[in-house]
Amino acid sequence: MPVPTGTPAAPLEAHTPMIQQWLRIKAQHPHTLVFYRMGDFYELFYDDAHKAARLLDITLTTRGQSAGSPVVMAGVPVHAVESYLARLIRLGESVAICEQVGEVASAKGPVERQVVRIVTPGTLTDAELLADKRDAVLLALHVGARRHCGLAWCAVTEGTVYLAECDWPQLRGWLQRIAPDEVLYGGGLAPAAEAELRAWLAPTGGGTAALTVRPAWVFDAALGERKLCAQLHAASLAAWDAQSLPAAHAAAAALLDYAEHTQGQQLGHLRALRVVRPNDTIDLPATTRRNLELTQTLRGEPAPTLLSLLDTCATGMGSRLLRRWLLEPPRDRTPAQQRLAALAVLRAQGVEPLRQRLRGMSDVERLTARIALRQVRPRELAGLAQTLQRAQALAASVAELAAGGDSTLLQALATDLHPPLAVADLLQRALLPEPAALVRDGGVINHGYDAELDELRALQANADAFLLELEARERARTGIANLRVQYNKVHGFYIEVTQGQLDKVPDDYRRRQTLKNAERFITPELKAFEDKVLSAHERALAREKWLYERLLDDLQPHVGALSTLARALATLDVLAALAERSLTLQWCAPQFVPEPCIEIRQGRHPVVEARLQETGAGPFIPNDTELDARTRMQIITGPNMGGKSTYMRQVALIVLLASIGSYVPAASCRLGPIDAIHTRIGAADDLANAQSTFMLEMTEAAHILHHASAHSLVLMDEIGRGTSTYDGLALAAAIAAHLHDRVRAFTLFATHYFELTDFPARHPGAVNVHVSAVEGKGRDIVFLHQIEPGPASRSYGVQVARLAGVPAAVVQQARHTLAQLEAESARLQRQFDLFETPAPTAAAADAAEAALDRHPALQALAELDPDALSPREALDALYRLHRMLQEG
Ligand SMILES: Nc1ncnc2c1ncn2[C@@H]1O[C@H](COP(=O)(O)OP(=O)(O)OP(=O)(O)O)[C@@H](O)[C@H]1O
Repeated sequence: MPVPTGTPAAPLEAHTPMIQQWLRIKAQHPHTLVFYRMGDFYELFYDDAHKAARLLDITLTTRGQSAGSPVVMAGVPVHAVESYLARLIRLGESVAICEQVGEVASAKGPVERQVVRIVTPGTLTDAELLADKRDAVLLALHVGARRHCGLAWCAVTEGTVYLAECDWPQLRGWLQRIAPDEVLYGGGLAPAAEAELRAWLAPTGGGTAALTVRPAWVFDAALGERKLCAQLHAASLAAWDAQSLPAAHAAAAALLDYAEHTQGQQLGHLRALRVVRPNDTIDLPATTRRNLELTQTLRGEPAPTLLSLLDTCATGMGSRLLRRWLLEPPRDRTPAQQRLAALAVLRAQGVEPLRQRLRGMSDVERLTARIALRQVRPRELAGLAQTLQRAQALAASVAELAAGGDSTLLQALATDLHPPLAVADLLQRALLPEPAALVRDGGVINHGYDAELDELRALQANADAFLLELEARERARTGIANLRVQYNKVHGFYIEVTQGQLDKVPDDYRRRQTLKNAERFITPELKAFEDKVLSAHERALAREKWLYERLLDDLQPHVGALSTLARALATLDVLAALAERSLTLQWCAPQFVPEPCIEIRQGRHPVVEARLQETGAGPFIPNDTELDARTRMQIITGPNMGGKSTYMRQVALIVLLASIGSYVPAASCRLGPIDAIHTRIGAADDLANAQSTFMLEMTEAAHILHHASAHSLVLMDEIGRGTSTYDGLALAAAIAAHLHDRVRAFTLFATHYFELTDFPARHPGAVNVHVSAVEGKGRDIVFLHQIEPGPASRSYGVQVARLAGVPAAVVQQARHTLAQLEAESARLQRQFDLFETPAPTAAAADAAEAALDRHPALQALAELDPDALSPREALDALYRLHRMLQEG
């Protein structure tokens, strides 16, 4: 029988009490799957059940009836809930976790239940659901008057709220850079804008961002400003230069409201604010991030990339910070200079002991967030306790390092690294060294922390000892030598006194039972003991839970100090990793200069070099680069596989590495101001957007021509390849000219159009360089991978084809055709001028033509055949022409 869909259309009262409760909860979370706790399962009902069954491949069943129809349900076991949640979140779903909060015994009808937390793609905090090296990012978007946009975003596990404002056309770039996991927007967004937003978000980073609509009224600028001030414990946002960003404030209101809504409480740990202004960071458009394989390979894998090569961080928080540094290099050189100074000290004084200390430390950043959200587990806190202890030792050694070197950054870190000792002490006292995984199982709180818990535990463990001790005490007190403390199931605990001794029984003994030759008594102390021991287990568990909650309360005031420590640890971890990399990979410190230049000696592509080393495929050939105010463009030619792309990328990677304050793979590097790295590389079809290769190529080129400046680095690889030869050549020439004359960006322009090697002759800011190759024995090509001045002499395409295993007959045929084509082209050469500036108007062109018609000197000049003249005849011709001109 098919399982019915939908919820039975019946009044609420017609349903069973439990389904009524569920319906009430569901009404508050219409777009969220409700996981409704029933014993050891989370159950989903009706349409939620259908959806979950489909997405999770779990069994759909019906059980009993409500409102005259079968109740459709599907369930997941509580112990395996994390893996089901992970799958749903990956699919962009949100889940409301609904727990039993009432007492089972005392409740009439179903036990009271409440949604305690909503798990959404952008608000993940569970260690099990998050990748170590990346945070889930939640972004709120406010679209205001004239489509001015306010953005507010955060990782709930990080502690910083970011704000930005932009106009609608720039929004796409922002979304690509931020790569949010979930985007909140107001219900009032126009359908066209909403469609555009969906299209933009579809292909971000590793997956698709979930889109969540929030009521328009939560995007309230005044409320947002108030909420931000409250988070930051500040009276105004002026200190963050964030006071006059109403659109971003409106977004922040929605962001914080949603974060609180999903976590079921305030987010005390969000205490830092950063306004991101486009001019603060070096622009790395999404294409650049992709083409340079910064955090993902072109195939979308995490390695080998620049990040995977750099990331030898000891902690997850270090890895995440390194990723942020890499993707947000500041234009202002001060932070990079401070980091470089710190690296110099670390390199000189030995970085390994420091890294040893960092290894195995907890992810204090995430733990701090989980403490603030009251989600932290006992074992995580035990790990934190150990980490805090180790941080203290670390702080001492960093202080020592800082004292011995000249680095303000290390000095600041040495101060910030001091762990809140009160927390370390509290955790050590409060928690068992190896606590149970979950509080509800007990075995979490330390001995000696709470007298009541100790007693309850002692009661369980040492009931016999207590009874013996009581017996001895009572014997001494009463003088009754044969007094016995005993227990039976019917009467519980009692003190038994034989008939002959009854006169010695004290007043506080109450008779419990009379036997033939003895009386049994109870005392207030024994009664209390009995009450305690009989329920000791349950009460110990309840006490532990209560104590754990109090422990979380006691930790809240330290959240700020823990965040500071987390930031310091993460920074130190990144610096230590960069120092280690610079030593291991033999990199050098870049030098920043105010004048425009990119001057690299013996530069290498770090990732290609590492791969060559791994595979034993020979050494990497270093290359120099020299660009300055006068020489701003290199036209790069040479055979396929010769190393053009590698060379261009290596320049961009070295510029980026220097800008984040890392050492660089070169012998030396001088670098002037840089505002962006633009790249147009490769011909990967953007199938997702149904754009043709050529359309994509031109879209990217257009973006660069509009956005690059004289301080940008532009890589253009084989532009024009996607269309016919003449089209492509004409476009490549025009684009190169625009970059050279107007934009004046530092440009590396690799091309397979040999015609472009004439470009520098007419454009003083451009030079020809080529990657060298020679034809070895047996006509095989040998790539030297060396960048040399001047244009390439030939392209070696046929030789590369041969190397690639193209059949000999085909290669032979190609050689033959090539020879013919080359002869033909030599004949035709110089018949047109590729770089001629177009005639300003048709009228002017006509006038020029008319002048040609009119003047006899021009007529005579046109009729000359220079190839047919001897030098003497040529000189004569020149005099003749000159005379004709003078004679008019
Ligand atoms: N400087 C170098 N030293 C050693 N090997 C190199 C160097 N540069 C490039 N290579 C090797 O040559 C291969 C091809 O390089 P690259 O892709 O840069 O060539 P290309 O000229 O851009 O070719 P195509 O035009 O076909 O894209 C690289 O994968 C690398 O293994």
